[in-house]
Amino acid sequence: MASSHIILPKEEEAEAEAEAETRLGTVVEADHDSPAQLPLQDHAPGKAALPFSATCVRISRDSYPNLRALRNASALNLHDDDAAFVKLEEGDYGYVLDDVPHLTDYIPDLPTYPNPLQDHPAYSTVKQYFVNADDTVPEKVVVQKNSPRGVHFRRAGPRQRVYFESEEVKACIVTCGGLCPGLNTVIRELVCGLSHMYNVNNVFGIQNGYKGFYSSNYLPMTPKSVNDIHKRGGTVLGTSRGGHDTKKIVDNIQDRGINQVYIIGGDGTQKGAYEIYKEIRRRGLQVAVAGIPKTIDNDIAVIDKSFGFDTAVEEAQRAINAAHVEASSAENGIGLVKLMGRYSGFIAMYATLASRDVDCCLIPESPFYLEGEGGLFEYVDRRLKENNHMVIVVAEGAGQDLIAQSIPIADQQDASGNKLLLDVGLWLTHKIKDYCKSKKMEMTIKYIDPTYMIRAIPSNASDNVYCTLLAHSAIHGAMAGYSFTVGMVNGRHSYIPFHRVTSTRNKVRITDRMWARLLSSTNQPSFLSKEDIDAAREADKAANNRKNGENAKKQHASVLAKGEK
Ligand SMILES: Nc1ncnc2c1ncn2[C@@H]1O[C@H](COP(=O)(O)OP(=O)(O)OP(=O)(O)O)[C@@H](O)[C@H]1O
Ligand SMILES: O=P(O)(O)OC[C@H]1O[C@](O)(CO)[C@@H](O)[C@@H]1O
Ligand SMILES: [Mg+2]
Repeated sequence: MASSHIILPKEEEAEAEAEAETRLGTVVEADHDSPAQLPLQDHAPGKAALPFSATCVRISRDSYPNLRALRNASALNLHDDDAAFVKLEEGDYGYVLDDVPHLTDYIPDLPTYPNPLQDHPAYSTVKQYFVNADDTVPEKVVVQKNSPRGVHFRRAGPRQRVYFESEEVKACIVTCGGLCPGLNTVIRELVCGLSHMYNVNNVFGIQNGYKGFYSSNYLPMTPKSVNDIHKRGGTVLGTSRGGHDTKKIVDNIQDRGINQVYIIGGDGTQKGAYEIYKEIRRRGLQVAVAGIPKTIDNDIAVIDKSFGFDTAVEEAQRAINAAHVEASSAENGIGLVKLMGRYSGFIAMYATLASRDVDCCLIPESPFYLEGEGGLFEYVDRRLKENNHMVIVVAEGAGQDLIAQSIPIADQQDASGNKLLLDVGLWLTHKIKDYCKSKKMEMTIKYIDPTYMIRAIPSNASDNVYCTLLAHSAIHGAMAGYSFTVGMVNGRHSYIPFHRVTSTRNKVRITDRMWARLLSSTNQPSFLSKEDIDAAREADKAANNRKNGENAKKQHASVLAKGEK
């Protein structure tokens, strides 16, 4: 008879508490100790035993209606191509492992080697340094008494056995897309980590993004050549948009004998990494592909936050401070700051919350309007009367529909196919000036555009540590034969399947408490009617259902692939 309670084994409770503590800090390396009472195991990938002890009260899997739904659903839209690469493992109590691909999925009987870290003087003293092969990280940590254990990802970290001999490794590193603080730190730590931890000394830099795979020389990189690069902004390898030609890229990987590919970039780059992985697999090559997500927009799904984000938010404070000084030193002074954020307003939201000098924050996720009751002009009027000055922060992707109404311009795209945005800061400056003029109101407005300044700087101390850990986690995973995007999930470094980070985008939810905190800190109007709020809630619900549905389809595909149906 199925019980309705899930009882966590003691070690899991302790682990959950430790995880909660870890999350309170900024970035703390996940300790790589396995649960003390479990002997170190060395399962072959794909044969993972379930990380659950017999002390639990057993519950029938069928007692979870959503799991039944997961198994039965088949009509949902998962790209056929993706379904073939999805690896879902179902366990007790509603546990699902959304696993990453491994070399042994398509190359059987590969030899393994002891991890060289075992003999490393620095690491050999660490108690249980290797992660348990069965360790996984939950996607959601807030659960209810009767909720299923939910989706998990493979925990990042060094394995006891690796699938490459150090002297055979030929690794390459590429950076793609826009700049972000910390790129050079990740490059440095990949080169140094490969050399210092795994004695890998054949590392090459691909120049100027994806096209560099087939159009430029590969740069040999050594710990000496990258020693100081983390102190500089940008990327020493160069970067670009466009130019992703899967066939040409994989031809070059194959011809040059590269067997580990480290790809640093945003959502577009991770999509490119996934295409490269699929082609490598089609050709049956023994090559591991490790994606390291990069974007100051913080719009990559699943992960807690992307590297460089904190640095960018910190740098944005300088622009906001300047705007505040200028505004407060004038009569009816307005300081307007534009920050990056194409589709996601995280930088604007966090910079506003951190500053406390901002009176209004406009982001792409929260539509606003200018005229009439509850509009921006009315608020500007009120704020100037109350306080004599005000500061507005606007994310670059905000208000694009409004601008398009007043300046009809044909859509333009960059080389990667991203829509080129119109300058909302400049547009808003003119609109506010015109409004004040029509009201015969004396005012001064200073428009500050620090967009490139906040991403072209070196990473701060905390991002530097985060970059280091991401690079190390990527190396451990590639050496262990996995292909993945690495990222921090609920404070733990994890290996996430490519399809999970490329299928959706992380956005500010205006129905979440964080946006409410922002509204209460600025006192700005929400620009939303009750109908808008209901619509936003419905959209959130639909997005969640879609996500569950996609999981169901993947689960079904995975079961079919294993012939377990
Ligand atoms: N769907 C895709 N398939 C294959 N490659 C892609 C895809 N989308 C983008 N790319 C490639 O990925 C690289 C980077 O993409 P993009 O310019 O969109 O930046 P990004 O990685 O999203 O970073 P960011 O947006 O943070 O600047 C480009 O070389 C582009 O050609
Ligand atoms: O001008 P670039 O280099 O194309 O980059 C601009 C874009 O890059 C990002 O920083 C990251 O996607 C966006 O916020 C911005 O729109
Ligand atoms: Mg992008």
